[in-house]
Amino acid sequence: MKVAKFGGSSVASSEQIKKVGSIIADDPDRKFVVVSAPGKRFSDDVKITDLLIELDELAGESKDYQYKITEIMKRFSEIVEELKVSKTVLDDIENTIYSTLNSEWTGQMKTDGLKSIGEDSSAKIVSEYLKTQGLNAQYLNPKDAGIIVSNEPGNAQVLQESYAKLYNMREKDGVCVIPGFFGYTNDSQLMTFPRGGSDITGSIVAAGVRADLYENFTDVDSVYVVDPRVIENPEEVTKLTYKEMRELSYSGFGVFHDEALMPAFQAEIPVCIKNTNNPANSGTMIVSEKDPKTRCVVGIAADTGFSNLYVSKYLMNRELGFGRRLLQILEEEGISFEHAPSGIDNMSVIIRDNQLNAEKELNVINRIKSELKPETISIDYGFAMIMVVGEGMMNAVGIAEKSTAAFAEANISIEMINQGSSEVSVMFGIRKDKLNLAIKALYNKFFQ
Ligand SMILES: Nc1ncnc2c1ncn2[C@@H]1O[C@H](COP(=O)(O)OP(=O)(O)O)[C@@H](O)[C@H]1O
Ligand SMILES: N[C@@H](CC(=O)OP(=O)(O)O)C(=O)O
Repeated sequence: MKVAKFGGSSVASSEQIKKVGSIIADDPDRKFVVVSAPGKRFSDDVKITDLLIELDELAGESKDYQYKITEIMKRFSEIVEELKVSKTVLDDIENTIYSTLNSEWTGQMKTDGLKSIGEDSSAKIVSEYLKTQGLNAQYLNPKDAGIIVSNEPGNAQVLQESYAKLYNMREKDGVCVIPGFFGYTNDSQLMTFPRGGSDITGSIVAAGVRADLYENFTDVDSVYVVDPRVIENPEEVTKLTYKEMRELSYSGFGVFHDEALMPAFQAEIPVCIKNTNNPANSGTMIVSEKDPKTRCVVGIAADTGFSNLYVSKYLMNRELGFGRRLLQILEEEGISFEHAPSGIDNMSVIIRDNQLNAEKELNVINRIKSELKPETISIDYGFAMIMVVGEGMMNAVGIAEKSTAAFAEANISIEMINQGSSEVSVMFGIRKDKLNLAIKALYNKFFQ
């Protein structure tokens, strides 16, 4: 039994959904199908999820939103008409939009309700389409499937009790099409996962039904060693471990959500990344154990949008609790951090820009000044982080040396290195304008 998840690019148009239909019909083991909302059909296109977020914003500001509903319904109408499925699906989608807008839900609950409509509608359309192709298919709502989540709007996490409920879904007849991206709390409140979270649903379903394989269908032939938008035709990765993939996903590989690894990992379900446009290609397998035949370094991931909070104070090393108090100030201001490399008399805290705003920044600086009395304090923007990832790399000689040589040869100054105790990655902090140059330099060093 397999779980097949189809991302936004795989359900973006009727043409793509027909490919999804063939892939499902080709293998009777594909019993559970998880779908995203229609994504981009071309680079400047807008994802349905983003249109729904815009609708929520307009409604929240009491602005005219009718044109946004028209835009959303136009996308769905095109798909439904071209697939020749019953138009009752369209009425259902429109009614769901209006009933959510007019519901008693407020704030983030309403936002989540609207955001979920993309995936929900997609699942209804795909299940209807599969029926027209002679398959015994049914739409399965996440509540009926048993996906129970924490009460964290836009950031939900699955609750353990979901898995036993999902196991019972094995008994269902035919192909079950489940919308990705959302679940329900124990008191029936709809909550979405973080953005890109349909991958998480797929993994939860795979773990719950004890699938033999979780197939994640997207628009590339495999996971590549670097982002293919930065390096043309990079090397494909045929196999990597859950740990490696989590590290790469968290650090910038947009192809698979980092939070989607844990459910599959815990239930020991192998994951395969495959291409809807080229399903015959074997794709990338994600497994528990490192294959000794694979390279030590499996990938280079990178991301921008980081700031460096730098604090220095002479004899910081002798001031008991300095680091803890600094991090506690951040915690109390609701700011999470990524890395915290330190020296004898200084400490840097790397923070994602989306964690900061002018007010929080001012509070943090004032509090650190008054509570920790540093000599220097600054927040420096415009950082990028690059991760060189590979399980077992800490036992291999020369990885850091090879990386730093690549930076030196490309004349890029390294602002920060963090190896930590992780056995899977080494992180380099550089100025963001040098990012693509740095990725190319590392790619050439490790993979050319
Ligand atoms: N290292 C990588 N390997 C493969 N794809 C990557 C990598 N880094 C970023 N990507 C991007 O991830 C995209 C697929 O993810 P996403 O857009 O979320 O797909 P989906 O619509 O299937 O959910 C690819 O088109 C590719 O541009
Ligand atoms: N549609 C949601 C969830 C998702 O997983 O989408 P995609 O498969 O297009 O990454 C989003 O855009 O966040």
